Amino acid sequence: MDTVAVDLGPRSYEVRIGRGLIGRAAEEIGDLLRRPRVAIITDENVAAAALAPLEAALSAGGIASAALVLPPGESTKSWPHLSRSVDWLLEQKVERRDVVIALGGGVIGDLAGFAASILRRGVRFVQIPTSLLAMVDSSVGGKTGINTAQGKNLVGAFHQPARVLADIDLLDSLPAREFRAGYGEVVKYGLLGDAAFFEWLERSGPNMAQGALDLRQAAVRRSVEMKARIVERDETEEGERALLNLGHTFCHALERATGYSDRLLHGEGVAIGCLMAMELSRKLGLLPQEAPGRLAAHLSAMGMKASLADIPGDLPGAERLLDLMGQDKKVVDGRLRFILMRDIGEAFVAADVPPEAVLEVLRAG
Ligand SMILES: NC(=O)c1ccc[n+]([C@@H]2O[C@H](COP(=O)([O-])OP(=O)(O)OC[C@H]3O[C@@H](n4cnc5c(N)ncnc54)[C@H](O)[C@@H]3O)[C@@H](O)[C@H]2O)c1
Ligand SMILES: O=C(O)C(=O)C[C@@H](O)[C@H](O)[C@H](O)COP(=O)(O)O
Ligand SMILES: [Zn+2]
Repeated sequence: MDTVAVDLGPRSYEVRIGRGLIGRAAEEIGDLLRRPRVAIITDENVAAAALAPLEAALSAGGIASAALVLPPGESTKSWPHLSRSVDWLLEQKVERRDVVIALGGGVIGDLAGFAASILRRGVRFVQIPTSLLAMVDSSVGGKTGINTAQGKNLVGAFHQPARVLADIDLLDSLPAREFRAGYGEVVKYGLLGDAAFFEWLERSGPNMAQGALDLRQAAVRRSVEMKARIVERDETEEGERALLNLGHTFCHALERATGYSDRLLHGEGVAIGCLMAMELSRKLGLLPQEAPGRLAAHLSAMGMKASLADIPGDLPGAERLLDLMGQDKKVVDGRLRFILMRDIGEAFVAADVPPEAVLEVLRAG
């Protein structure tokens, strides 16, 4: 097992990454519990794959559990399901010293984490990420929240988990499309801050997608290490943490434009958004000419979406997409900020990007 410590003073926690963690759940979280009961929030797909083994492991360790099983998909990250989750936690008489478990992908982690953050003004929660995306990104760092009609993640809170258990075996049941989407966030780390990791991904990505467990665990560990170090330096995104948003200004506008539907998964949008951010950087004369082609070639080798043309159905025009970006949380004084790149592994925050250059990138697709 690998352990990555996230050092945030009183909010510090461990991310434990390995095989068989679900079967040892009682031992892995027992020390956090003040009484032997937990409330689990999950979705239907994850419940089918992982809820029974988790409940059995907890029960074998003398820990009682109750579970709320929500519909799968991005539209669950919404006011109605937040309200339902909080009401259910109250019905279960979850107390301030209890622990809520988020068992699922990023949708469940963001929703259950937000519910925990507002329940009785804040109860602790444990992330048990079950998708690649959740293992490498959403379970770590404490961003929780929901989408609204106006845009992505617009209501939420910073609420750090008390522990994260990333059981690599859970990826066996993850659909291939979801694995590739999660890989979009993995590639992001190489692009934003570690060229050697990107090169390793170019060599290892296809075998990882085929199921190589050691490669999967190594990718999760490196991603979590990178995210943990950034979050430790800038927990609430005053500065450097915005680098983790590489590709997301494009991605979030596209997710909103596709109605948070399965036309475009978040991680797919991140991969497309990273390529667009690279095109934008190249267009502005900041990034070597050949760099975007290198990412495009890797995404193609991984069988991933790489352009707007790969998104099924109609999309709004470039002007409308630019307009949707206006709700991005990186906006300052009404002006967009983008994460741009000087090279693979070297991203930075740019405040003065000409909208015309963004429109050109969007028009080129
Ligand atoms: N908080 C953060 O820092 C952060 C970071 C990145 C992404 N996110 C958010 O995460 C969400 C995307 O997360 P996601 O890609 O995990 O999506 P998701 O939670 O919808 O999970 C993907 C799909 O896979 C299924 N699934 C998950 N694990 C499974 C398993 N082990 N076996 C079988 N099926 C399984 C789910 O039911 C779902 O249908 C987005 O809302 C995004 O905004 C948040
Ligand atoms: O942890 C972060 O910080 C991130 O930006 C990680 C992103 O991958 C993630 O999608 C996050 O939810 C985006 O946050 P937002 O503040 O742009 O909504
Ligand atoms: Zn993301």
